Amino acid sequence: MQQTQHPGHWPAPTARTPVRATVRLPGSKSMTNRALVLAALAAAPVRVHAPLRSRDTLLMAGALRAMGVDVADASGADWQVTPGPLRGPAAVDVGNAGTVMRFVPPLAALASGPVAFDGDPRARERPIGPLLGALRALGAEIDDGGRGALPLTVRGRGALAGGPVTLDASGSSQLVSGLLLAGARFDKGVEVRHSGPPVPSQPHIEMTLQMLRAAGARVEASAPDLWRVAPGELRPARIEVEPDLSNAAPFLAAALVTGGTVTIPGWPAETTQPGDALREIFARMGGEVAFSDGGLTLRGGGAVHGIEADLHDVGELTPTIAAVAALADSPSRLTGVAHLRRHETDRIAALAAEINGLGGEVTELDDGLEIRPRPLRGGLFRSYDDHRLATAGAVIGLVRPGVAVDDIATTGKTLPDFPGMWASMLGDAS
Ligand SMILES: O=C(O)C1=C[C@@H](OP(=O)(O)O)[C@@H](O)[C@H](O)C1
Ligand SMILES: C=C(OP(=O)(O)O)C(=O)O
Repeated sequence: MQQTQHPGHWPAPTARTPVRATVRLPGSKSMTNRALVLAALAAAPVRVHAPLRSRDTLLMAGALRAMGVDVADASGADWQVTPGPLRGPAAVDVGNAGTVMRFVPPLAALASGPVAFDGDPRARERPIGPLLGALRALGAEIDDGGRGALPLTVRGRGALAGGPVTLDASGSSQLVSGLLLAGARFDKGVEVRHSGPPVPSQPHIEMTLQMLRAAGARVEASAPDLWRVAPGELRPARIEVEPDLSNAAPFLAAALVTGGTVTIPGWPAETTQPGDALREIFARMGGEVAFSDGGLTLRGGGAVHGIEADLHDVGELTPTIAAVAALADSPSRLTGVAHLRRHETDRIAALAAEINGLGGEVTELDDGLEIRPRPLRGGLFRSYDDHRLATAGAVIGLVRPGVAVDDIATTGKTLPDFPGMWASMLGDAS
């Protein structure tokens, strides 16, 4: 394993030979946190099978427990969720989890008593204002000191009128998902209309609709930017969580950039997860992708090509794609992701700064990145407390000796043991 000159930082291991591995991924963050919310609103206990246990999902479980929901460990690392009347007073730490800060306030509006929300400093800068406006229009009382941001208190009164509401969700699809997930429990259900520039991350809205339907909700999405959830009971009984395909990105990228082979078992044949787009994106960048009984396999062909891609629908894949693009044999142009500037960090600025810090030539666009591959050198790759920046640094480090990531522990937001998984993937190759 290559060591670096940055004590205290994680020396990204270099692959001496092509990576050959099977990587079993933990559950999807997005599905786990939707499952927990739907279970908390259900009419009977719910088994959540194969959930992700990471910072974001433990924060969600903690938020629900604080409001009176029992989230208990069950056999096989499942969670058994026993809903109860939602209640305050309660305090919710959202950390830097977009799903917690946008999915839980609508539940708090249904609680009897005040629920206070705060989180990491960055969480106070992430968009939530349109959700607060929508909840007020649906009958909720919220104290946010006029900031339209965290910290805030939702003064629940045990029920919410619900009905039609319009908001601008161009900042985050989670503003829509949050209203829809709780909508079946509003007295009149909810009719959400988006008005503004296009909503990003459509697959995540589709995931919300599909999981609501599976839980027994009556859902309508027959026109663009308009979604309806009828009032009614939720009875999901059991929710299966798929492997996290967005977290497959750095592992598949490892096969691509080292000319190796990585298999991800349990890759669903059909899914709403945006990570499924990696099959096409990495094929365009030079990988050979195939399903087999063992799962999905990506075989690197040696050459890595640049790509022009609008990533509006799959924004959370951008950091890994940018890392691969920086190692390609031709330039790339990644667009449609202005909203990434208000993710865990300003991902557009951070990716440009860190790749350029290693000798790259990356230009920021308003809504993306232009990446001209240059011979990269070792050096410090800062993560900005962003799990996907940290794993992007790890990908570059596989093929450029001497890269160090400053805070690899930040990967715990969505992966409980990234360094261990990375070391196992490398095996004898490091
Ligand atoms: O609903 C979800 O689970 C998510 C939606 C997306 O958010 P944005 O629409 O804010 O990008 C995505 O980036 C995030 O990682 C997870
Ligand atoms: C944007 C992300 O997370 P969050 O759920 O905090 O928005 C992400 O995981 O890439």
